[in-house]
Amino acid sequence: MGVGRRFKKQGPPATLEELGLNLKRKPNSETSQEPVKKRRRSGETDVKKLVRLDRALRGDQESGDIQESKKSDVKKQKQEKKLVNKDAQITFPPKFPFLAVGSQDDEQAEEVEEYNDNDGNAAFGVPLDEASLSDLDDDEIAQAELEGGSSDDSVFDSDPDEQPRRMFSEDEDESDAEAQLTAANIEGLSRKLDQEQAQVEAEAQQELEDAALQTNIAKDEGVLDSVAAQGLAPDLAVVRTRMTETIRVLGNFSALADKTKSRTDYTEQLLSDICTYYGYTPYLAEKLFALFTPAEAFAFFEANETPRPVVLRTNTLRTNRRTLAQALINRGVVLEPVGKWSKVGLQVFESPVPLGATPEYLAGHYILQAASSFLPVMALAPQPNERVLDMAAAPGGKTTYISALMRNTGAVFANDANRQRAKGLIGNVHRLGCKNVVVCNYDAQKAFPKILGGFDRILLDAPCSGTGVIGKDPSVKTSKNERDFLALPHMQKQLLLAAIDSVDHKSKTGGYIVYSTCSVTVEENEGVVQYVLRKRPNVKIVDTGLGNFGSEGFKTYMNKKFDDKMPLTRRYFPHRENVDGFFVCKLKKTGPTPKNAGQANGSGEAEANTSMVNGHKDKSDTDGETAEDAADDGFGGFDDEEDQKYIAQAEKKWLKARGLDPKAADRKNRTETKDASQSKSGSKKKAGGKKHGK
Ligand SMILES: C[S@@+](CC[C@H](N)C(=O)[O-])C[C@H]1O[C@@H](n2cnc3c(N)ncnc32)[C@H](O)[C@@H]1O
Repeated sequence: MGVGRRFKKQGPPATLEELGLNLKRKPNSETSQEPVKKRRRSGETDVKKLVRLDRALRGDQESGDIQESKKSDVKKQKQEKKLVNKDAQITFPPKFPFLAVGSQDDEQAEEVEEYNDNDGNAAFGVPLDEASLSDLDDDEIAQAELEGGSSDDSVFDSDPDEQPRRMFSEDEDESDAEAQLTAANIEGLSRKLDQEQAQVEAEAQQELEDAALQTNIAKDEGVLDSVAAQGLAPDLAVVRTRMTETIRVLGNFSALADKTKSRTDYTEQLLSDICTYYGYTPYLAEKLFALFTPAEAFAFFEANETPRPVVLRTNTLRTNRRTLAQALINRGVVLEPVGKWSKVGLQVFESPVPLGATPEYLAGHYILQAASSFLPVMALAPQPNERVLDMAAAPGGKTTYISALMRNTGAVFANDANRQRAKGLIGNVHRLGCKNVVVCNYDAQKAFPKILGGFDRILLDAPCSGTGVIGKDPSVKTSKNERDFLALPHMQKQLLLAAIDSVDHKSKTGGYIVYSTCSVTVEENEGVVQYVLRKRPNVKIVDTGLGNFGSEGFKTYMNKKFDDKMPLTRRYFPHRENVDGFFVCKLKKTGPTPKNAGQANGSGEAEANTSMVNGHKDKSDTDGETAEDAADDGFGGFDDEEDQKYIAQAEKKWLKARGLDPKAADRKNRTETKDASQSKSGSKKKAGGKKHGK
């Protein structure tokens, strides 16, 4: 029976104090000489008294005459009982009948059931002990005796002779056995003890091995042995030292490696230690590790342990950076410009006031925003009087920046599929004084360009795995699995195709799409861009205009070569730029989407509707990813099944060179071949490539 129902029905149960009992344990020095068995037997007797007392308190009393005669007997024994009570611990039988005994009607019986937990213990949360009873008022004890007599055995077995050993702990049993040690049984007892000892040790070892399995440190037998010997959990200092040592060896393998170990052995040990030390799942640790050299991977994981600096963006619709900085300095805030790359960012080192509640904040003079979130908007470079779409906009950090750069002119359509988040977006739009923003609440995959199209620029700050913001949200370490890294890129591709199809390639001032994520994985970044380049030959990668800040996008990955212009995309990392991990790609739409571009997801209808709703949209701009596309969404260029063998070989070589398990490629290829054949069997259309994500 749940607590909720109980409380609703009759309120919380009365405490024992409310029933007149003091639950505090009293010093028991005077009874310390009592024999153990006797004390326990007394304890049982006194539980019954407590039960009787409860009855008494409930008014279930015998006649006055009988009470009087029993009272006098009880009073004679009272002093002796008090001594016993103080030291004994009560053992409750199943379904402690504290209330049941005294309850005569059904409802009270039900109450008792509710107050007992599933194990039959009284669910008051306060352990009753013998000392409670010692605090009973004399009359209450007498009353309890009167009420219960000795006839309550059916409810609470108090016969100490029938079940004496149940009252003793195993330790006590042992002491008894030892006390009876004789020459005749010494050998048998000693053998028994040896067996028990061996069992305890075996269990301890098993526990250690289970723990080691969970933390993946079983590989280093030396450490495991020493941990086992000491009976300790893995020592993180040891794990850290071993990580740095492994990285040192991997950095100069031929000179430093133990000749009996391969690079794969070292890499596996390092990955295992990363999981143990930083708390990543093996799957994600390996995925992120593969982006860097071992030494840089270590720096990346290390940087993810701390959040990035607090940064605020000046809202130039309301103030300028110098004025804002001065106002905040006057409040004791220690800050400085975020870097030469931004004219509006201020990095905060210290603040005696909550930055989300200053008068300047409330007046919309700034917004707290991660520095890397400025970058996609800077790349988008919206111009005054343009028509701009922020496709996944909530809570509006980027929308409000776009609006400010446009000086509150033109129109910014700020869309988000999540209604609640869209409300937060509205709040920011109002606070920051953005008057050129229209907030919408659509699933962008379905709505654009079907409902609206013909934009001068579109920002797609896509929903992503968040592997760039682990410092802010460490739950990513364990919450993202293989499924996410299939589903998210699929959605990102759909959204980016929709974005491309919603831009007006004839725009006089624009025709740009910026794609960004706060993830660092290739599947969600270069992989997505490569896919849309193949599906939409009418777009090309252009320079983001972000200068040298950040790093180039990957030219190749896992033996796949990306578009020649992929290095024009920008990557940002916590350990390199001390900003959240981010990816920014700028695309220019050069013409209408060709008629033979893939069409799905009701795109024919979308095309028809769009031409009615606005005159901007390219007639042919429709698409969606088919099931075949999904199987075909690799990084491009592998059309023939006969290439599989060569691809697998190349992949193995690549993995081996990085010290990763080449067998992983076998497993993956088997799965992909199966997926691809399933998808091909469901479609007549020839695949343009093969999925080849990591
Ligand atoms: C990375 S967040 C956007 C952050 C935002 N650009 C900013 O700077 O404040 C991604 C957003 O995409 C939204 N989203 C997810 N799926 C969507 C979809 N199919 N259509 C539109 N928005 C979507 C989520 O609700 C989430 O708010």
